[in-house]
Amino acid sequence: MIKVSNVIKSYGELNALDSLSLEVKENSIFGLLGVNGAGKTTLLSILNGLIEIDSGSIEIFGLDIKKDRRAVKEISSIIPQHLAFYEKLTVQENLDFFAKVQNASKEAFDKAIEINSLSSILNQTSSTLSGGQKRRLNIAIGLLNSPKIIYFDEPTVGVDPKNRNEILDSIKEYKNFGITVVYTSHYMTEIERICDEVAIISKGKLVEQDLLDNMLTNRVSDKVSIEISYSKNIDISDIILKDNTIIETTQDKLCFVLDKLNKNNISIKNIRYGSTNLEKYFLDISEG
Ligand SMILES: Nc1ncnc2c1ncn2[C@@H]1O[C@H](COP(=O)(O)OP(=O)(O)OP(=O)(O)O)[C@@H](O)[C@H]1O
Repeated sequence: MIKVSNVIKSYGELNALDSLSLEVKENSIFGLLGVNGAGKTTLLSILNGLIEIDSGSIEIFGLDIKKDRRAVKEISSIIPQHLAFYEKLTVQENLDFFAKVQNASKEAFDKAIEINSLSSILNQTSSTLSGGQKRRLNIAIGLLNSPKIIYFDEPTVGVDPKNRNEILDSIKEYKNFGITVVYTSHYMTEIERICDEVAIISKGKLVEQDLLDNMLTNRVSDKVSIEISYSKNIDISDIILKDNTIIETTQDKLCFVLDKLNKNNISIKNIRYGSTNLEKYFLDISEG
């Protein structure tokens, strides 16, 4: 388990992490959500032992981040936002180089190639790879040290939907290899697709941590959205209508709205209670 307790990290006057506490379960896929500047990259860098904390404590699989920084680095890997390999080398040459630096085992080497479907492009010069293939090479390099935990810092930026899906599918597989994943992305649909649990952070503080299923289904919200068939010439002027087909209201006004629709012979296609996806949930939380 990763246990972050009351961590403070300041840059001058700014608390990038402000008494942050959260927990990541072993062998899970954990999503970290937050707007720009919330502190996600700072947290990932700290968890990887790349930067030090000012106060608080962090335990990673029984290791203390302050006392056992070297051991923490050995079991962790971070896949950065930027591409971190040599464009002029082939895929094979890049993998050989980084495998040597990290003293990778043959098993880890073969697994990195297999999981990221690189075997057919091993002899290709890295600069000529597609955006998705470059991302997969970036991820493969991160797997060479056989990490127990992998941190992904927005790994699909600039990747087309097909390749993005392939990358997400491969990340889901990591659980079968006993790897714990911490994943940050601006694309909430990605987090919704692969994560078991999600933490929302804002201004360096934890806003909420819960199982994704709970966030999507057990949300106590009085909001109701009603999808209707579009029709012209109806008097619904005091009902808020979005995109001509969605009425957003609250539960206390539901009877009034349904009555109005009935009187106007407007058919209802769907009614949704509470939050229906992570993006909406996130916005609800952010609005307070
Ligand atoms: N080395 C640094 N020196 C000064 N301020 C920093 C430094 N690194 C981060 N910050 C500040 O700390 C805050 C948190 O930054 P961080 O990069 O962790 O956020 P983030 O959630 O990863 O944002 P993004 O989604 O834009 O990458 C920001 O206000 C940022 O400007």
